[in-house]
Amino acid sequence: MKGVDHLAHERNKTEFDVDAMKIVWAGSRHAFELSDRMARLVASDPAFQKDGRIRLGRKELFKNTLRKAAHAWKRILELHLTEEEAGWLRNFVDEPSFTDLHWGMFVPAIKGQGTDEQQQKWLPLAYKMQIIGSYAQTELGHGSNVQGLETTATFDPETDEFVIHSPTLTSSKWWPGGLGKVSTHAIVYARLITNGQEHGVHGFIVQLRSLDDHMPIPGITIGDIGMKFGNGAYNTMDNGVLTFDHIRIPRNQMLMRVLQVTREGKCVKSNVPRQLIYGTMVFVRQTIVADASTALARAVCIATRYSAVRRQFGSQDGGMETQVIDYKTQQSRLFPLLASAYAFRFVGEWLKWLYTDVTQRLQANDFSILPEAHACTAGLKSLTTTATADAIEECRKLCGGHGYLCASGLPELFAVYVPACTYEGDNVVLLLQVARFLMKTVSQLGSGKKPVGTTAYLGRVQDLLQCCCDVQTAEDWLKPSVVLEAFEARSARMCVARAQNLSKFENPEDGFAELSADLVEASVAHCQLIVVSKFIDKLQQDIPGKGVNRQLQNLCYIYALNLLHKYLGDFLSTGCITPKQASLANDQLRSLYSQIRPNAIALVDAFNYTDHYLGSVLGRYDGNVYPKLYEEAWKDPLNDSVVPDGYHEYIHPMLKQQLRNARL
Ligand SMILES: CCCCCCCC/C=C\CCCCCCCCCCCCCCCC(=O)SCCNC(=O)CCNC(=O)[C@H](O)C(C)(C)COP(=O)(O)OP(=O)(O)OC[C@H]1O[C@@H](n2cnc3c(N)ncnc32)[C@H](O)[C@@H]1OP(=O)(O)O
Ligand SMILES: Cc1cc2nc3c(=O)[nH]c(=O)nc-3n(C[C@H](O)[C@H](O)[C@H](O)COP(=O)(O)OP(=O)(O)OC[C@H]3O[C@@H](n4cnc5c(N)ncnc54)[C@H](O)[C@@H]3O)c2cc1C
Repeated sequence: MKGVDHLAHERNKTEFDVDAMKIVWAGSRHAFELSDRMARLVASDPAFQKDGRIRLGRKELFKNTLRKAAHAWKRILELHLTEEEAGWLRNFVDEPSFTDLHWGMFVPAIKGQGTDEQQQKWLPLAYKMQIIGSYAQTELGHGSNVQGLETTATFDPETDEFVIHSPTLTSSKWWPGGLGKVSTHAIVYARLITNGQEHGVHGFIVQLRSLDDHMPIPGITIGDIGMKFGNGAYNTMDNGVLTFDHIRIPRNQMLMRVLQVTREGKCVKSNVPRQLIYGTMVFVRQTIVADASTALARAVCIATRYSAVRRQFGSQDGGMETQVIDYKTQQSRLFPLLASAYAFRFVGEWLKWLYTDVTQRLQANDFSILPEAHACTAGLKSLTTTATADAIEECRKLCGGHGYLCASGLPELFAVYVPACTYEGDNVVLLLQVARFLMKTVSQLGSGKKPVGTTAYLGRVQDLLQCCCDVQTAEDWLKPSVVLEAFEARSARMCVARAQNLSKFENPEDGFAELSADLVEASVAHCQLIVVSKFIDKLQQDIPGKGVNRQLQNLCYIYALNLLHKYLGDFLSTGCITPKQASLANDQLRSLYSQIRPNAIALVDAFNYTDHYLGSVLGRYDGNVYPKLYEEAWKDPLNDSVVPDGYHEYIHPMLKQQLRNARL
């Protein structure tokens, strides 16, 4: 049987309506139609082809990205694409570029932190791309610790200007995307100083380059920070270095929604909390969660299709060998990743809803939900990006040797994805923020403050500390209430245990530092509970399509029971389940793998990824892996000549030398 026939055969086994699942995956029929249209538009446009990208040198690669960005912008204008359509287009073009920072951070920072007047002045320029912006927060010496930034913005009342300055080497801005070679402007984060007093870190709109000849403004030193991990990958982005030598900007270029500086240099606080300065990060963390499911689904799609094409062992009589997807070990590694892709999709959808809700409340001056929004975006960003980066690498291994070839698409996907664990907040630093939120919530339980939202379960902590799971058969693990209670009890017990340990310290900050590794574990448990509970919520919705809900149920339980198996120590040590019940969960997990098996190919087809977007010979829709892999090898520049460059200088003399030695 050929690879092509394998996948056709697999698709015949499907037990559910794939088209209906495509709509569930996309979020709505509208989203499906729109994303499908944009995927095809990009795939059919030769200007967006990405073959051979990994072989380009840095300069060529970067120029190629500039060309694609300019072409994308032209198409956006020609076709009058909406912001939503442009977002999908950017996704399928699949090339990190300065436009991400312009649209993803520069524009949102002005929207979130600028006054109405500032928005009126700057947004039209940014929307038309008459200026291109970057987000310059991180410095050579400080990234996670935003309050530790060193760049200064000193108000000069004589001229009504701020003087932006980099006082030390470590205060050089370092990392901002789009800054190195493209941006004309940036939101620069700096310590505000007026009348000799410091007022914390704030954002300032600073012009960096001339709009006429692109030369840096005098007093500004600017460039790219150098090659990053992997070929192609994130090297399409010009992450930059920037220093200021007493650069002057008008007073009205400080983003003043949170704090105003008057003509006299007086600081006047608005009713908006200081944390809104961090609002752009909350927005981007939310988009990163949605992107995690996209990247994970891509790796899983490649590994699943290839696992159905690939055969090893098991042929007794010269017949066909076993498809590797039929090995239980392959299933136990692959199917939880498939389930995670769906789980992250749904939690991403929910987080988008939460973010929209928070934005509306903020506009109505209701800031009560801000800590919850911060904890959810920080925690879920950390959980989903860590899991996705690990999963891409696991998918590479699931594809054996061929997974290591760039033609599999997995090395580049890993290289481009893995910095998501660091940017927009290091994942451990973000989990520590969640831990603070959880410990605060637990400490307030005694005062009668009822936890709400994702921590509402902590309001039932007494019950959860005592509850005993009543699973008696493997099938009992297929009840949403049973699974939910096990995850709630585990998380509640871990939080309470950490809070009790913290209370033994005289100084809570010393305790927090000492117990930080344990606290991070409690944060992970809490975030996993959120993902499980949002998946269960999704199952309660009326989902049309033959067999679709059944598949989602199977995936949901695979996601939850695999976590239970992986983190068994937590579940057993907090006493919410017994070893016997854990063993039953594992039995159920194996049964679920068997149920998912005939549907696996259709479940990845439901992602609706084009071959262009997947960029993988192993993940081709038609399964025609071997002929294409063979063809691809011959495209390598090393194969341009039969005898390689360097033969006459190095190989030939060596061979002759050996010959002489042999004669001696
Ligand atoms: C070629 C193709 C072209 C195609 C072109 C197409 C055109 C396209 C058109 C349209 C498309 C649209 C595209 C959109 C694209 C979007 C994609 C975006 C991708 C972006 C890629 C990302 C790049 C990465 C960018 C960055 O990394 S920016 C830098 C990020 N930095 C960090 O994250 C730093 C991490 N540190 C912190 O966040 C904080 O300092 C801290 C660690 C959280 C807190 O530190 P600290 O303890 O010092 O806290 P304090 O400052 O003292 O504050 C304490 C209290 O504040 C609370 N807190 C903290 N943070 C927040 C917050 N964010 N929100 C609310 N509250 C917060 C904290 O809990 C404390 O509260 P308390 O009650 O305990 O006091
Ligand atoms: C590809 C990429 C693109 C980026 N784009 C931008 C951009 O556009 N704009 C921008 O401003 N920045 C950008 N950044 C910077 C990014 O936001 C920071 O790198 C990130 O916030 C992490 O900070 P750091 O590098 O200072 O790490 P560090 O904080 O130095 O982390 C180093 C180690 O210390 C640990 N650590 C740090 N603090 C603590 C703590 N309190 N407790 C326990 N452990 C701790 C971390 O877990 C980590 O293991 C980008 C970074 C990358 C990699």
